[in-house]
Amino acid sequence: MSDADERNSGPGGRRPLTLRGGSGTVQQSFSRGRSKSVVVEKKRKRAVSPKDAAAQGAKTTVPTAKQAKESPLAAKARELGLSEEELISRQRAIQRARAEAAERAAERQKAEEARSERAEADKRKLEELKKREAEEEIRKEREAAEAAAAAEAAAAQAAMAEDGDAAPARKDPAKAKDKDRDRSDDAESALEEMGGRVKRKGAAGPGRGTPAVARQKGSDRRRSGKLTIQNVLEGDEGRQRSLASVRRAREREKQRRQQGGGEREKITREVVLPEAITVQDLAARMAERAADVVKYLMKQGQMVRVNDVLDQDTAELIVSDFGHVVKRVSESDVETGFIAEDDPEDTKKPRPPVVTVMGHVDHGKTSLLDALRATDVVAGEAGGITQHIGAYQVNLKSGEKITFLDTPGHAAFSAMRARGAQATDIVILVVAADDGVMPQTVEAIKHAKASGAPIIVAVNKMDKPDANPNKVLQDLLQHEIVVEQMSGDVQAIEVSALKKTGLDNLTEAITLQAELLELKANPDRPGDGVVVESQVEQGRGSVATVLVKRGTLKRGDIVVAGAQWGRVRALIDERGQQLKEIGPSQPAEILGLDGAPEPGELFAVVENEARAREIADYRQRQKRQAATGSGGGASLEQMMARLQQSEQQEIHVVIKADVQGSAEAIAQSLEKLGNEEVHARAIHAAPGGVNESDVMLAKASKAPVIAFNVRANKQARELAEAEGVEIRYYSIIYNVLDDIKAALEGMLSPEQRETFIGYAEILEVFNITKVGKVAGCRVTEGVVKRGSGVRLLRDDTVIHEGKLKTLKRFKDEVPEVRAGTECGMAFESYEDIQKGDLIECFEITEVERKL
Ligand SMILES: Nc1nc2c(ncn2[C@@H]2O[C@H](COP(=O)(O)OP(=O)(O)OP(=O)(O)O)[C@@H](O)[C@H]2O)c(=O)[nH]1
Repeated sequence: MSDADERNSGPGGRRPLTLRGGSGTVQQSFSRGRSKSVVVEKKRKRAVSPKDAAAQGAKTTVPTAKQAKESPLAAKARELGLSEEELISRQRAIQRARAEAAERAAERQKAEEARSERAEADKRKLEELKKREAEEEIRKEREAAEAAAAAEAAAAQAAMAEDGDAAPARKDPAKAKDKDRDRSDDAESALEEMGGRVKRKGAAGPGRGTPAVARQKGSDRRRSGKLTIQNVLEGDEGRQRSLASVRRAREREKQRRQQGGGEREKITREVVLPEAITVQDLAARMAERAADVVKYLMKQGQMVRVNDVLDQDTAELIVSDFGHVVKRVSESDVETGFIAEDDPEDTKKPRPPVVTVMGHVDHGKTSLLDALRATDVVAGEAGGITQHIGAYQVNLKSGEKITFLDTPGHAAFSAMRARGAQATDIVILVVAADDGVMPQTVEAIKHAKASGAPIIVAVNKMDKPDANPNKVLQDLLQHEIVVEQMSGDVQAIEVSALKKTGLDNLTEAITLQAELLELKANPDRPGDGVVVESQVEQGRGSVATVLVKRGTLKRGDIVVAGAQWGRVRALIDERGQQLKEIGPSQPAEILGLDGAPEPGELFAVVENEARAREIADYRQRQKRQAATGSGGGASLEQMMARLQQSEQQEIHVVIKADVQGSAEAIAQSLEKLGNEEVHARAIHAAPGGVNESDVMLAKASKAPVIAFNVRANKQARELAEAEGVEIRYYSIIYNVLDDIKAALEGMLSPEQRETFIGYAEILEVFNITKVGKVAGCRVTEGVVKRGSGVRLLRDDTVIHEGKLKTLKRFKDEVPEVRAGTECGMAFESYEDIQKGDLIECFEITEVERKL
C-alpha cells in the first residue's frame, strides 16, 4: 500500500490523488472491485493516526478554532479532489468493508475448525470400522480353519495333516474377495451414517470412502473431497483399491448381472424369416447381438460378416439354436393384399364399359376410333388437342360414357390378357364391308372369344359402292358369330368411319351390351386397375396410361404399378387436362412413377411408401431372376454346375428403346433368332435412355446394351467405358437382328466335315522292337497323308479310329504316299493290325455354320 502511495507521489512533492490511474488500485487485500477505496484508506489512516493528528494539530493550531476543526478533512478532501461529504461517505464505506472482511475471515476460521473436527470424527469412525473389520477377518479365518479341520476329521485323513493348513490358504482368495465386499459394504453404511453420499449402483468399492479421508487430511484445501492420487496413496492403508480396480469390479458385477439376468429373462420370440436375410437383420429380429450370431456361425465353421446374406434354412437353424421360434415367410407374401379382395355387392355402382376395337389390317380400326372420339359431346367445350395416350373416354348425348382402349390390334389385347389384365368388357370387331372376313378377323374372333368378352360387329366402309354387308355376316357364321339379323345374339352395326354414319347406333349397341353385362365397381376405395401404355418421356419422366378398374385414384396417392412405384404427381387426360382423381373405367396418364411399367400390368394404391418400395423391390428381384433364368444361388459352384448342365449357349442383351413397343418387339425377335445350340435373350427390355443401372446390369450379365433410338446419358457412358460394357446404337430394327445373328453364328461351333482321301491295304505286318507293329501297305486309292485321320477296317467294319504314328517309304518318313505305292504305316497307340485289313484315310475340315 505504501509502495503504491510512494509511487503516486511524484518526485516533485505530493500530487493530489485522483480517482483515475492505477495509483489507488491496490487489490491484494480488498479484491473484487474495491480498489478505489484502498487509495482513500491511506489518507484516512493519516488523518486518524494520533501521531499525524498531533503533527497536524501542531501545524494547524495557528489558524482559528473553526479552521482547525475543519482542516484535516477539508484538506484531505481537497487533496483528493473530493468534497468533504464524499470523503466521509467513502471512509464509511471502507470501514464497513473492513468490518465485513473481518467477519468473513472469522466465519471461515470457524468453518475450517468445524471441518477439521468432522474429518477427525470421520477418521475415528473409520479407524473403528477398520478395527471391527480386522476382528471380523480374524474371526472368519478362525472359523474357516475350524471348518477345514472338521472336514478333515470327518474324512479321517489324518495323514494329510498339511491339508488342514492348506485348506484355509486355498480358501483365502475367495475369502479375500468376500472380505473386500463386506468391507466395502460396511464402509458404505458407515459413510451413510455420517451423512456421506454413497452411490449404490454397481459394486461400490472402497474408492468411495476416500473422500472422507481426504477431507480430513487436506482440511485447508477447498476441493479436498476430490479423489487425488495423493489422497489415495496417503489415505487409509487398509483400503487401497484403485479407482480402476473399483471400476473393473463394477464392470464385472454388471456383466455378471447382465448375463445372469439375460439367461433368466430369456424371451422366446417368433422370428419371421424371409427367403434371404442378413446376419444383422436376423440378429435384430431375434433381439440378439449380431456379434453373437457371427460367433455362433464361426463355431459352425462359417465365416460370415454382419452384412452377409443367409438363406432361410441356415437362418432357421440359428433361430432355433438361439431358442426362438421360426416363422417362415415367402418373399411373395409382400404382395399379399396388394390387390384387395372383391368388394361387397352393395358397395358397387354402375361403371362405364371398356371397349377394345379389333379387326383385320386396313379395315378401319383407327378411323373408327377417331370417329368415335369425335362423337364426344364435351370434347368440343373442353378444347385442347387430343393426344394418343392409349385410352379415352367418350361422353354420349345420353349422359352415358364409354371408355375406348386406343391400342388397336389384337397383339396389344393379347399382351394385356397374357399379363392377367382383363381390362376389356366388350370387343368391337371391325370388318370392312367391301373386304369381308379376313385372316386377322378370324384371329381377332379367337382372341375375343378366349377372353369371354362379348363381340359387337361393326361392318365398316358402308359408304363404299362395293360394300356387301350381308356377305360379311354370312362369312361370320362360319366362325360361330351369329348376328341378330340371323337370329343370333351378336349385334352387327353398319357404319362408315369415313362418313361418320351409324356411329350412334354403334354407341347405342355398346351401352345396351354394357347394361346386359351389369358392369359395376366400388368407387369409394383406393384405386386399382391396369396399365394400358407406358413410356419414358424427356422432361416428364415415366408416363403411364392407366385404367382404373375399381375405386378412385387420386393425385398424391402412392401407387405400385408392376415393378415400379411412385407418388402420383399428376393425372392427365387425353386432352392434356389435369384431373384431381379418376374413378372406375376412367383412363388417365399418371406421372411420378420411378420407371415405365409394362402394359397390362396391374397397379394399385398402397398405404405408404415403405410398402410400395417393398412390393416394387420384390417384383424387380423377381424380374431380374426371371431374366437371368437363375433359380437363385449365385455362388461360383452353382454357376459352374449350371454351365456344365446346359449345353446351350446364350447371348444376353440389355435393350433400351424409345417406346415400350419397340423394346418388346426387339426382345421377341431376338428370342426367335437362335437354335437348339445358341440363342439370344433380352435380360432387360424397357423404354428410356441408357442409364447407369442398365450398364451395371449389362456388366453383371456380360451383355451388350442395345440402344434403339435412344442414347446413353453421360454417367452411363462413362461407366460403360470404365466397366468395358459395349453400348450399340441402332435406329433400324433389322440391323439389331443382323448383328445379333452374326454374333450367334460366331458362337456356333463350326461344323466338322470329313473328306475321304484314300485307302491302303495291309500286305504284311512286321513286329519291330522298340517300335511295335508296323503294317507294310500299298495305297490302293487316293492318297495317304501323315497326320490325317485313319480308320482300320476289317471285313468292312471299323475296328479302330485314330492317327498315324509313322508313314514311311523304305526307311524315310514321308508326308504323303500316293496310290499304287507301297509304304510302312504304324498307328498311334494301337497294335491290333492284321494282314488284309484296310486303312481308310480321311481329313477333317471345319465349316462355319449359319443360323
Ligand atoms: N371409304 C371408307 N374408307 C374407310 C373407312 N374407314 C376407314 N377407311 C379407310 O381405310 C384405310 C385404313 O383405315 P385405318 O383406320 O387406318 O385402318 P386400320 O384397321 O386401323 O389399319 P391398321 O392400323 O393398319 O390395322 C384408310 O385409308 C381409311 O381412310 C370408311 O368407313 N369408308
